[in-house]
Amino acid sequence: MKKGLKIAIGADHAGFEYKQAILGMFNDLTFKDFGTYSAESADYPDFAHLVASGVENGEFDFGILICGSANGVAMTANKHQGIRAAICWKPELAIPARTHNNANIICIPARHMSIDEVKETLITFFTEEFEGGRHARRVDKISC
Ligand SMILES: O=C(CO)[C@H](O)[C@H](O)[C@H](O)COP(=O)(O)O
Repeated sequence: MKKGLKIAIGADHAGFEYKQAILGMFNDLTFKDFGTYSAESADYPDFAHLVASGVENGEFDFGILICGSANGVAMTANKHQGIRAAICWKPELAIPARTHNNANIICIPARHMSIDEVKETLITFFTEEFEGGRHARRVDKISC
């Protein structure tokens, strides 16, 4: 896994516990926690927009967003220009998310993964590199 990456992280109530666990999981990454800060019911767009803005403006290398299904945070983050948010629930999906899609935010469905699966998936995401070539042509066509 690459060291020293700056990561923006956010979650709603469904992802709160896993966010806290992730914050204590990786000594080689630098995190900024955009909330939520308790398990009380919260609205996922509030955190997804903050994380996406931080990645979009270049302050962070990558983002991690967590909600129950990952759909809501991914939909929100992908409204931002320059954001490619990918839902990954196993390492096999994190590989093409990085190598083919150059994803810059990983979206984790907390209610459908164990914390061990989350850890393995994040390690893969932060290890793999964008391959460029034909994939760069396709990624360039995403924006409208
Ligand atoms: O998965 C989500 C959005 O895609 C959210 O995390 C919510 O958990 C989901 O919408 C369920 O909401 P609830 O208030 O926890 O019932």
